[in-house]
Amino acid sequence: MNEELIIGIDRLKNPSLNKSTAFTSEERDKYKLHGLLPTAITTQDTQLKRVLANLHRQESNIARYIFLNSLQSRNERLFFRLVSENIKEMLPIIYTPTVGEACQEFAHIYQQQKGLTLSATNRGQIKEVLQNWPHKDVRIIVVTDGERILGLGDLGANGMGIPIGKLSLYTACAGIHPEYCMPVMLDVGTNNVSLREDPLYLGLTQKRIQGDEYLSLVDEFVQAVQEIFPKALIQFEDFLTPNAYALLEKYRKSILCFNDDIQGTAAMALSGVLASCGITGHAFKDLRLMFLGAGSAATGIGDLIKLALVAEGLTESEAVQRLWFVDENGLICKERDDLMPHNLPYAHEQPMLSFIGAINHFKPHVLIGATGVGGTFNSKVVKAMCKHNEHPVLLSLSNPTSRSECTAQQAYEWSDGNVIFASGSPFPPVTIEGGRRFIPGQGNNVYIFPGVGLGALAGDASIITDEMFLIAAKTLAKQVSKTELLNGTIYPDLDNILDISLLIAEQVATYVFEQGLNRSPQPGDIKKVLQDMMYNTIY
Ligand SMILES: NC(=O)C1=CN([C@@H]2O[C@H](COP(=O)(O)OP(=O)(O)OC[C@H]3O[C@@H](n4cnc5c(N)ncnc54)[C@H](OP(=O)(O)O)[C@@H]3O)[C@@H](O)[C@H]2O)C=CC1
Ligand SMILES: CC(=O)C(=O)O
Ligand SMILES: [Mg+2]
Repeated sequence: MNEELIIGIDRLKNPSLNKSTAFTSEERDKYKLHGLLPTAITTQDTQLKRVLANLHRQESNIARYIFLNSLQSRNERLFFRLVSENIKEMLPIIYTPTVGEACQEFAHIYQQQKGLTLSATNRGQIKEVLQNWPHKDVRIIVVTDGERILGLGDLGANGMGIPIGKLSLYTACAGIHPEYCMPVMLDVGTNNVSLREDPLYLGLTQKRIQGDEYLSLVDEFVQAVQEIFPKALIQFEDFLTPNAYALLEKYRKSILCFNDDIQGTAAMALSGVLASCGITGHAFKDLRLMFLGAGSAATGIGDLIKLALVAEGLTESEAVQRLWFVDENGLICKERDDLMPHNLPYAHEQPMLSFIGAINHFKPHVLIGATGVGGTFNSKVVKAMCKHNEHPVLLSLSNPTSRSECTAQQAYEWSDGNVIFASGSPFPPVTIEGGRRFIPGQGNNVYIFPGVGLGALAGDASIITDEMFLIAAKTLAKQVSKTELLNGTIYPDLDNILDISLLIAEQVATYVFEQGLNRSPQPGDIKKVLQDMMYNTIY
């Protein structure tokens, strides 16, 4: 429908067209808005001040989340301007850690549908349901089935908060127009009994469907997307690790898709490791790395680091010798018979060791936590890392904050300020005994997926490859300034996230054209294509 024909109350109720009190006198004439708004005509700047002040009136993060959620439903451009101009303040509300709480409370704070719900009861009709979506040119889909929401486990249909949040970041951090974005919840039931028994729960109150029944439903969705939204990139998010790998392997070579927890996370972690070499003076190709946790996040990182080491001239088996994994049962090694397929390449010929035993045996330079279990880096762990390194690198990646392997305060205190630290969810600056102050970085895939998605979109890519994540990691690492490195920070300032995403997108799109992965003709100037695509939040 021609947007100019949307008038009166319908214009005010349309979040993408609504300017509320900023509608000018001429617009009020044209769109028949007189009487439907107060007399004063305000600027968007004044509106920004008002919403920010009202946000600050809210007394808890979940109240701030609900406030922002309502703003997004009322006035999209104001919401995205508020978020992108105050990204460091807004990220912890619309994303981790508060988005975790919002998912846990999803059914209790629900106000209005955002995103598309596809339920197991829609089998056979997924195409028709996709056609109910109000926008016809979808380019980015973030889909979850809610089974591994951050480190919070199976949250069933409540997991919808994650695709909504990730897609808000596509707009706020990479300028992708909200109409290109479609959050999807594949509601296949939940094995979380307390949710099934919650009278307010909004999903299917049955156990999860599994096996072929599950895979064929996902397949119906993926194939329907190819038909209804043929240009759309599918980002798989927060699937349980075995499904995450199974779906990625099934579709990565033929469908435009990636798994953010495996591949996006990997690029973010690799970038941090590369940047850390600028502080420690180690050569990347000489590093030894250990992981606590051996799920999709940890092995995804391992796989990309292996690729990066091979690109530095190591053989694949030499690269594997640099990567050691420990899970709840101890070291991933050949003698174990309980390993999942994605662990097998990293099972070393080595007798079983405990976590601390493995640190002391292997003496890693870098320790990466992706367990989903808070407190698993205790003082003994941090001190063991310090015994072997002047400046150990510690990435405590689990989300939300309650699941972080350690806090920033603990990491700096236990290491006497010597650790190079970043965490998946943000921690405030830390001052340790003696008055030394540290600003911990945030090691989160938000640095990667918006740029990679935008690059794939600008290049009209047919598939996403691991090389794109390697490119994204290297581009991101170069954005850390000398001053940041001197301060022990290995991720660039989040205030620069839009520029960073644009740089990543440019590199990814360039690669797409170089490799002939583009589905449309190559434009003359990629930078201009990206600039022209930028969503304008200002009215
Ligand atoms: N910062 C970021 O950008 C990202 C962070 N993450 C976070 O990573 C975490 C893990 O995600 P994912 O890999 O998908 O989850 P998984 O559940 O697949 O993996 C968790 C791994 O940790 C192991 N583990 C559990 N408890 C312990 C313990 N006490 N000691 C040692 N190992 C343990 C598990 O072993 P076992 O199987 O034996 O239980 C498993 O190998 C989540 O919290 C998620 O939020 C994920 C993506 C991005
Ligand atoms: C950040 C993210 O993707 C996760 O914790 O799952
Ligand atoms: Mg995730």
